[in-house]
Amino acid sequence: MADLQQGFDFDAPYPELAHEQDNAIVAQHVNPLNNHQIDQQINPPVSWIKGFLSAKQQQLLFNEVAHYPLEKVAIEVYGKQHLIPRTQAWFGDVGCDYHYSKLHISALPWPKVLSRLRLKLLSDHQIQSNSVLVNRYADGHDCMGWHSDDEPEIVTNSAIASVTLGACRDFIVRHKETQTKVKYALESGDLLIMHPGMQQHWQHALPKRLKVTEPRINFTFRHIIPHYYR
Ligand SMILES: O=C(O)CCC(=O)C(=O)O
Ligand SMILES: [Fe+2]
Repeated sequence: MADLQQGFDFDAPYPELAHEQDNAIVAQHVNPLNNHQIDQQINPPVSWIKGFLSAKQQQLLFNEVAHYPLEKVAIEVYGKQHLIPRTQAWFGDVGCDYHYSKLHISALPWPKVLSRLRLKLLSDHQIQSNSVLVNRYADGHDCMGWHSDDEPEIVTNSAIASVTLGACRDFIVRHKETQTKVKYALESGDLLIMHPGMQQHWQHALPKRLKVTEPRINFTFRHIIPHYYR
């Protein structure tokens, strides 16, 4: 397991190349240091680190996910109950429970590989987190609608780090006022850091992609205020 401590080639260039497609700007590479300092109306405050996890690290995580108690929960939308189009699990420190559409989900203790990934985010990218939402999209029919992760229990000005495993899917972000859209084709092993300002000014979604037949798993590491709803 010393594997997660290994160095990665963060010196590889991340040129900013963007072109129009499907009404969304396609972000090909994002400079992890500078992008979020540029005009935040045009450039979402994110860093995209491709190949954050090695093939071996992805495999370790993938094997562990097979044992997670992933569930399809029901949420209320306009007074009606709907099953979410994916399965999910929530892990975190004691008191770091999850509140979502009238649901209270207690944090499960950190599994071994997931806790190592949390440490790697801290050591490599100074991402502080005490909880993580795991979403599994069985295939391209599973999805997540437009939202911002702006719950009041999230620590002000904290970053949210998103790690992807499995199938490549488009992750789309949209500016709340200008409606500018940017598309990131996230691949297995990629890390996308959503910096402060992102949830305030932008929404994000994972649209259906009916041609995708393989599962995708996503981990969003969050820093929340413990015992917020006590
Ligand atoms: O699966 C993804 O990439 C997005 C997940 C997400 O937005 C969330 O968990 O809040
Ligand atoms: Fe989100």
